[in-house]
Amino acid sequence: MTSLLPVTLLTGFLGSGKTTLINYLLENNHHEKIMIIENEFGSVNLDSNLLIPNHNIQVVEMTNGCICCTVQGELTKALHQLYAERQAGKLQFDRLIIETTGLADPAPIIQTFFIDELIRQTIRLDAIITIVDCQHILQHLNEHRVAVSQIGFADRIILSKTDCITEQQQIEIINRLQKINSKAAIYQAINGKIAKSQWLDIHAFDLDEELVLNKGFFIVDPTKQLETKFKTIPYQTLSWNDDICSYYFEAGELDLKKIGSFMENLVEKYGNDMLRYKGILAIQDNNQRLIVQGVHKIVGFDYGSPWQQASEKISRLVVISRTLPFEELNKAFLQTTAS
Ligand SMILES: Nc1nc2c(ncn2[C@@H]2O[C@H](COP(=O)(O)OP(=O)(O)OP(=O)(O)O)[C@@H](O)[C@H]2O)c(=O)[nH]1
Repeated sequence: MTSLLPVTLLTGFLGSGKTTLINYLLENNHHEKIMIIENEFGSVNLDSNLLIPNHNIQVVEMTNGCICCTVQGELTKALHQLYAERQAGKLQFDRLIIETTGLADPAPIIQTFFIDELIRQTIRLDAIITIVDCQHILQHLNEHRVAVSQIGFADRIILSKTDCITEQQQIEIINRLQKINSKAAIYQAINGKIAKSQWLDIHAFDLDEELVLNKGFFIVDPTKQLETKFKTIPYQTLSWNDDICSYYFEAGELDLKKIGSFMENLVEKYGNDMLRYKGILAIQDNNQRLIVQGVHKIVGFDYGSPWQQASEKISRLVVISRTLPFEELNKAFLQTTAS
């Protein structure tokens, strides 16, 4: 069997800079063959004409509508076909990037990777990358639910057009983004200029042990040092009119049975509203970290490396979700603490 094909889902509102980012990657990448699925809303796909011709890329266009509306059908079909042609040696490529229409809600697209059996066995969803157009993002967040949703799902956020705004505006934007999603690291790329290692193969869906809480120091300009001037997030972050925000739960050692049923209830009851969540949990009488992560109702659990010292055993869970009854849930979470 061939190795799992890494797939990156690139999202971001209309005109945010997705094609520009891909073009920069293609101009500076001569080692890998990249397959790109372009999805345009409407019957004419302009984007594939805008991509710079390069013999290392092949583009599949999907123009029969927005992939988020016909996802289980068209995207699955396209992925099956690519797999068959790769297996047959008709197509050769090392990775796949799916550029979504700027109006797409990523949820149904992400679910495709976990539902279809052949896709699960042959593809590795690497990460969801969201491009943010700094010139227009505040307006987009105020006016379009899908823009908020795109931020909520992001594993990594890349700010574009920071050359068009002031430093103060940039701080305001980052603070707002962090309130929606405190888990995604934030990078910036002017005209798509960013190293590919900063957005490809970041393994965001692995059950790994990193729980990045974006406390403001993840804005990276490749020409500057890391900066730390943004506000740190409080435990529960409510943003003014964004109904998606980050919730943070913290406790000591937990009882396995109790946390199991807490998670089950949480996902059962609120899974539809929970965009992304990840936790590293300390379980009583168990020296290994318990790692949980999910998208909506698709959850993964696994044991990770051992804790080195008893004092390290702190359980942390971050949930990016539409409004949750945080106080009630936090109380229930704390009640899972081992006695
Ligand atoms: N000043 C500036 N312009 C940028 C930057 N990134 C992208 N642009 C411009 O923004 C416009 C839209 O960029 P695209 O890359 O086409 O955006 P897109 O997300 O692919 O657009 P859609 O596919 O229509 O959703 C183009 O004119 C780009 O040149 C940036 O960092 N700074």
